[in-house]
Amino acid sequence: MSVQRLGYLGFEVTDVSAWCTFATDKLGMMECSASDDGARFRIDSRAWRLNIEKGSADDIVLSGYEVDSENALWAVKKRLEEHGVAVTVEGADIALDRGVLGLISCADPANNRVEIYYGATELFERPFHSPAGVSGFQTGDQGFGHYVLNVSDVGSALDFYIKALGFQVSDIIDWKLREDLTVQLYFLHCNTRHHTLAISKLPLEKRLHHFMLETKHLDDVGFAFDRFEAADAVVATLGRHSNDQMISFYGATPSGFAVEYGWGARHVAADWSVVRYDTISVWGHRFAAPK
Ligand SMILES: Cc1cccc(O)c1O
Ligand SMILES: [Fe+2]
Repeated sequence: MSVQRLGYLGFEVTDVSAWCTFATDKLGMMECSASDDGARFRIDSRAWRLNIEKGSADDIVLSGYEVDSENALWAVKKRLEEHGVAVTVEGADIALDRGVLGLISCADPANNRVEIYYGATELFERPFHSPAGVSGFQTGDQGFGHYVLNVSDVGSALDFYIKALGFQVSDIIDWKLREDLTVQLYFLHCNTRHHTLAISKLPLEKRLHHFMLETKHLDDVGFAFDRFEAADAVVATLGRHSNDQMISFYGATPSGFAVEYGWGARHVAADWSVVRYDTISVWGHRFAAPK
């Protein structure tokens, strides 16, 4: 039994109010709770998808993966323990905070907290409305979106996410960052989303390179690009990725890692075969530091 989809992410941020403005005005997320110590945001019918808490890290501190039933949760727990991963069965207090029926937690080899849960809260009675007019985000069986983790030991991270959590490799890109530096990006899927997680050893201080939101219409990406461009916050121009063929751009977040905003990724199918690429993009995605 493997995890089914990414349910939520958690970031620790120095400037909560900047994130509340950014998440709503720039990303088009719906704020569902906010205080000086943190906030939560929605992008669909789920009670929340992004949690931010005040702190010094300005980085990812939590990923939450979903399974479809209590039996599936215990099966994932068994698989993790068979791979030597210490698992905590979280109590009712944390499950209540997350709004889920059952929750276990562990750490990946880079000490990133990973939660696995079943029974998330759906708020169909409070429909999602984007404050920035986004038509909607691609979630459902494909989960929240994707994120790219920077790790020092790629082999042990791949072992954990593939052998213990049940991800499968979609493809690998040799990304030439500079004349003297090419890095390998490993793209992993746990459902039909081309990748929910990518892993690489990057010349980066932060654990998180970027997280990605996929919209239902291309114009949502265009409108967001205009919002980021108006704020001089475009990190990489519009482009189409080589592997998942998503059309996207990258923008700066208040925490220094990037957000990728995209549309139109292709899905992995049952007969998927792994290939490699020498480039991250077919066209575009010219990276330039925000002014
Ligand atoms: C760097 C990179 C390469 C391919 C697909 C992606 O989503 C991505 O962020
Ligand atoms: Fe991405």
